[in-house]
Amino acid sequence: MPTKDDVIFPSCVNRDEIDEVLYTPDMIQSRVRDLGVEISNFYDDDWREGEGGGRIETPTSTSASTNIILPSPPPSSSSSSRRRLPLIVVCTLRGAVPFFADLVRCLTVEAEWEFVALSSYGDGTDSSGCVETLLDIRIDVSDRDVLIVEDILDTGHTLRYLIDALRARGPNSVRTAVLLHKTERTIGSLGLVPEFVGYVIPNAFVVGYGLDYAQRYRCLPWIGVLAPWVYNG
Ligand SMILES: O=P(O)(O)OC[C@H]1O[C@H](OP(=O)(O)OP(=O)(O)O)[C@H](O)[C@@H]1O
Ligand code: HPA
Repeated sequence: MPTKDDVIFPSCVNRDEIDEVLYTPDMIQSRVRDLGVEISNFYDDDWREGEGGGRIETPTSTSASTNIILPSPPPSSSSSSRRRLPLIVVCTLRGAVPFFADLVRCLTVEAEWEFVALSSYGDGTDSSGCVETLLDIRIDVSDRDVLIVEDILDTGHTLRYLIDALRARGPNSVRTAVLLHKTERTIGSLGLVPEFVGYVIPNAFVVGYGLDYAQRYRCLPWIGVLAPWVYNG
């Protein structure tokens, strides 16, 4: 477990505002790189399987009557072709920006970037439960593979709302990569099981690497637990 001495405090943040450091910049970069590999391998395999079953990849075919090898017809299965369109990677503004920026540079599958802005926390430390779309994606996701990139899965209200909103538009798949999962706080009845998770964290309000309290602390390159006196006054 890192200590406060393992990270640099910028002049805008006092050491006593942070109770403990959870992840240093090096730890985060290494975990994000691993996630990039895991996600890329997953989609590589998924798309390869999708192309199987003779839909696209049969190089030659045999005429039953003449036994002559004929060239296979050009791929015409629209569903197979569609599966090969780039992955749509959706960044949830604003907190996920650093994670998204680092993760997309570790992906080896072709990907398009989209951005949504959702808000439910305002300037507090608890979800209002009422999620608002402040900015929507611009692309048609029907029949496409979509990967949502979130900084944190806490109660789950935000992710449930976004997954449902995207699914309603007829994508081929919607999956989720979250850097942090506060499992103890996630509401079970929302039925959320993120496919890719960076770290499972305890029930504490965390800041840094994009995560804020009242818009502060996003710029920290590490992640730490905010001292409760900061938000309790
Ligand atoms: O699981 P939940 O309890 O819904 O919390 C998770 C959401 O809360 C934060 O967003 P916030 O509304 O604070 O907006 P921000 O990303 O602009 O900081 C965070 O970035 C997640 O999107
Ligand atoms: O622990 C948190 N920190 C910052 N933003 C958040 N949004 C949900 N949970 C958190």
